[in-house]
Amino acid sequence: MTSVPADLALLTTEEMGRADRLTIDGGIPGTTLMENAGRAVADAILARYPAQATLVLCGPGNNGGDGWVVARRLKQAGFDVACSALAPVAALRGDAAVMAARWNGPVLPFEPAALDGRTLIVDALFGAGLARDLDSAVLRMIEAVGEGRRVVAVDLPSGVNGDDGTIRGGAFTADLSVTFFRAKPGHLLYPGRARTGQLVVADIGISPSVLESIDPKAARNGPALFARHFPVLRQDGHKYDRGHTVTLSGGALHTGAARLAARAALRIGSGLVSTIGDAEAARVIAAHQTAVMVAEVDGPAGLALFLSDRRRNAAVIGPAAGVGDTTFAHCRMALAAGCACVFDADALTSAAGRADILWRERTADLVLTPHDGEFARLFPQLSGLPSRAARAVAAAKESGAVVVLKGADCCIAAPDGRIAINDNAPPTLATAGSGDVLAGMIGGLLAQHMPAFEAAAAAVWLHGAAAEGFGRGLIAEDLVERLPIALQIAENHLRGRGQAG
Ligand SMILES: NC(=O)C1=CN([C@@H]2O[C@H](COP(=O)(O)OP(=O)(O)OC[C@H]3O[C@@H](n4cnc5c(N)ncnc54)[C@H](O)[C@@H]3O)[C@@H](O)[C@H]2O)[C@@H](O)CC1
Ligand SMILES: Nc1ncnc2c1ncn2[C@@H]1O[C@H](COP(=O)(O)OP(=O)(O)O)[C@@H](O)[C@H]1O
Ligand SMILES: [K+]
Repeated sequence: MTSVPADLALLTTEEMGRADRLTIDGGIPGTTLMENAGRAVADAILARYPAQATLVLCGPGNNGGDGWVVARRLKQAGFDVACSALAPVAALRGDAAVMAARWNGPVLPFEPAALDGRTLIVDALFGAGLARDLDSAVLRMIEAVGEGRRVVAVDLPSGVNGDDGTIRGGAFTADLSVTFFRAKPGHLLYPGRARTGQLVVADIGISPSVLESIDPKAARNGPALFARHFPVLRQDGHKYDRGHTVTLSGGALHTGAARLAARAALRIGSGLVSTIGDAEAARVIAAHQTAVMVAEVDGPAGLALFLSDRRRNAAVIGPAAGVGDTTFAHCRMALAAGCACVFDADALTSAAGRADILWRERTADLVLTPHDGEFARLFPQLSGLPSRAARAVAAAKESGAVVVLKGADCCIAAPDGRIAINDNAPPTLATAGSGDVLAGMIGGLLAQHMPAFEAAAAAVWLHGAAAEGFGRGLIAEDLVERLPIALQIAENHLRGRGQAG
């Protein structure tokens, strides 16, 4: 068993190097892997684009080695192909030298003039071995390629750091990237994701069994990541089996966020849901809610009393709660009550500068759902880390909580180092209240006893699935009403893979 499902694993460049070495040590020659890699790229091109004048840019390492194979295969398929090598061909070593020697077409100087008349560019300059910023010769080539030509990247667009999606000085913008065995975090994390284009993951003969010893910690988020832990509906079950989620409202003029979270918790399957607030807020909430229960709860002491009923086993605190000592005290009371907690929005801002108190007082599962601004306030000392993924993992380790760093490439990190990177969320999710819905969904899954990392991953994926296909005009309320569709999509997804139930 690996820490993350083998199918969804994402490999760092170092882990991918280990996968290659284990395979070669197991008896498959490096040249076979390289042939398979180059053929996979050529096949992906042949499946998509008509024959056209093509330039393959070959780098000094094995990424370049793949490039020579792509050139040969495309030429065999009838393309007019030339190569352009960054390093002298005579200086190539190992498998790359073998493949360069098998190329019997033109090799042009590495200059923008090589692009003349060529409409398809294969970028085989650097992949997993990118070790420093691109130099000026490569940057000039990227600029000369411009936007009028189609770029296909071998493994990664050169310049994208495979480990974290950062850009080293500059990078190609590919229409298509063909990577091997498993994708890398840099394919899914921005800005690398925007440079990757369509991503194809090709089988080149590396056995998934190598993952056992590599034990990757990163995964692409998807139903297979959380299916095993998703709440099962028992035929003879009743609502009390499915937990009771409590969402805490702001004042009378700020009840909407907690109401959205509550309805999302109910839709995701929490057996009971209550929205609570002070006397004035409770009356506003009562005018809106039907299936969601309402209770008047005054201040931190009232919250402590309300949560002392252990059947109320999950709390969502923060959406439109107001920033300050009262919200911070509400967080502490919820932790003290021992229920699973989601701290979102104002709860996170209220904890800035004193969050260590919460980390010390955490007794049960805790999920934090900051966007970048809230994250910077809560974890200022981590802002220097190079990527959102690295920041999320460091914050989870520091807090002992599961951290959902929201955004287009939402990162879900666990204190044990696991991280899921989400890629199904459309930009229509950037709308007021969509974060409140997400917090409620996580709360509703925690109430149903789902472990925190899987609950957060499931909620993020279902949130994306609920928005997908709706198009413009999506508002947070729509997300809640589309949750049954999203749940159905997840179920179909698993059934298609033979993993239902
Ligand atoms: N046997 C294997 O290990 C396999 C590797 N494969 C390919 O091999 C690639 C990795 O190969 P390598 O580890 O040789 O690494 P790369 O070919 O990605 O790059 C390493 C080379 O580029 C140079 N370099 C790095 N950054 C540079 C920069 N900014 N400017 C100028 N030069 C720079 C290094 O000095 C080294 O010569 C993968 O991305 C994949 O395309 C595939 O062929 C599958 C099998
Ligand atoms: N460009 C985007 N693409 C996909 N998802 C996004 C994008 N921008 C934001 N999101 C998602 O939308 C939600 C917004 O949450 P948040 O910032 O808390 O908004 P609010 O406070 O208005 O509810 C998060 O789940 C986030 O991951
Ligand atoms: K490349």
